Amino acid sequence: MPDASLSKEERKARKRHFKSTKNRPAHIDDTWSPFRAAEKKYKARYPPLDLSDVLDLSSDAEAHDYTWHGRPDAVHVHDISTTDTRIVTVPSIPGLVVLPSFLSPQKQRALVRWALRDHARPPNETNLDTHYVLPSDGLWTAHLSPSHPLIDPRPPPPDAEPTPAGPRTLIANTPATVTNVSEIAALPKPPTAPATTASPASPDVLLPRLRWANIGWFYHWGTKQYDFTRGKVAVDPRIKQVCRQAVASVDWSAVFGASTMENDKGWGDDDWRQWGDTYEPDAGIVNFYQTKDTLMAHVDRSEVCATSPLVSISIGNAAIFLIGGQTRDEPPVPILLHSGDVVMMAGPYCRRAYHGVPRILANSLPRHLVDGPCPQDGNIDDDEVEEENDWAPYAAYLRNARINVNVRQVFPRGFDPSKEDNHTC
Ligand SMILES: O=C(O)CCC(=O)C(=O)O
Ligand SMILES: [Fe+2]
Repeated sequence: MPDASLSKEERKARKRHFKSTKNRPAHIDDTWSPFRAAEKKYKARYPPLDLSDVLDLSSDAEAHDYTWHGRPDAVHVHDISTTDTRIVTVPSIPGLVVLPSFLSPQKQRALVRWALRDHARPPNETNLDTHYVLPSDGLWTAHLSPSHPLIDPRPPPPDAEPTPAGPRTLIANTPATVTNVSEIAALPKPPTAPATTASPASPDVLLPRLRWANIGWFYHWGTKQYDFTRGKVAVDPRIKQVCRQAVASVDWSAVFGASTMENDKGWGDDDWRQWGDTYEPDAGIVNFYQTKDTLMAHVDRSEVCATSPLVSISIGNAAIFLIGGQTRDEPPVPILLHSGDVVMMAGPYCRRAYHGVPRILANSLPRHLVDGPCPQDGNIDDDEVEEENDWAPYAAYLRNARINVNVRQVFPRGFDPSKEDNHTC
């Protein structure tokens, strides 16, 4: 019986839902961990999403004109804003800091240009490099080129491992520490074999398949460890600056000073008092999501410095971000992340907290990222001046996409992986 209150899309999703759950054993959901249950809930296209228990920190003034809204009081938060910056912590997850709308519309546009045009190209690695010989000036430039050059598949190198192709696979790895870093560095890190089925493809076909681009130290997906033997590409000063600004804007004693959770003890040298001056991002990833994509629960534990802030910048369509505890058995907090929001995960508890992105919300691109001139905020630096009339292809890409710039500090400041007498982080 068709339900007139549902849209055509929702009716289709309901049909798919009933078909896929028809043979599911009764009470299977009782066996899911609380994190898995939350992932399932937010990922499901049916029933229609209920965001009433999702923390939404967007203020009325910047209320988005899309239909997705959570609630500012869905989760207990603590406001530690300064006169310049809105800053919120979530006391149930010590070390989690959210800076809603930290980036101006101009800065968001600048980061999109940086991610697609300047960064997703050699010498930085992308998920597509395993399978295709991408042009040296990058996929984005090829996409804009009127000649639409075909991109050839990569022939397999002789020592490649037959690892399945696809997006990020999540495997268990050993947490990196100052004592095991040389052992981890010595692990063999063979290249992944290209897919044998790839055929020449146009940039327009490959662009929606761009899933990540590496920042800084190279990451080896097969072992989920950094490959220090490949050296490091310098982190772009624009990215460093945004991350440092975010870290320096927070009074970290307000984050950690009042913390009572047992497992956030063990600060050792209280390094957090200096983060404003010492934060030195040296690795990371740009995640490119299409609205159908998700990122499963995981912990980023390959960094030797397991306490310094991981800075995570959201641009484009909004997403539901889940962050829980040290196991999947802790129920996660759901947070609606809008374009321009910055999340920081800092300290021993939060840096080891499971987190993931079960849903990108369709049709949630803010007005300032749609085609047309960027609304000005009256406070523009020279390097943010709008590049004339170049926005249309970026807007077209973003219609179904979200970009996340995820930056970390692998080594504590002053740590040299080749020396033995390093201080610890
Ligand atoms: O997309 C996000 O918001 C989170 C990405 C993330 O957790 C990661 O890259 O490790
Ligand atoms: Fe992560």
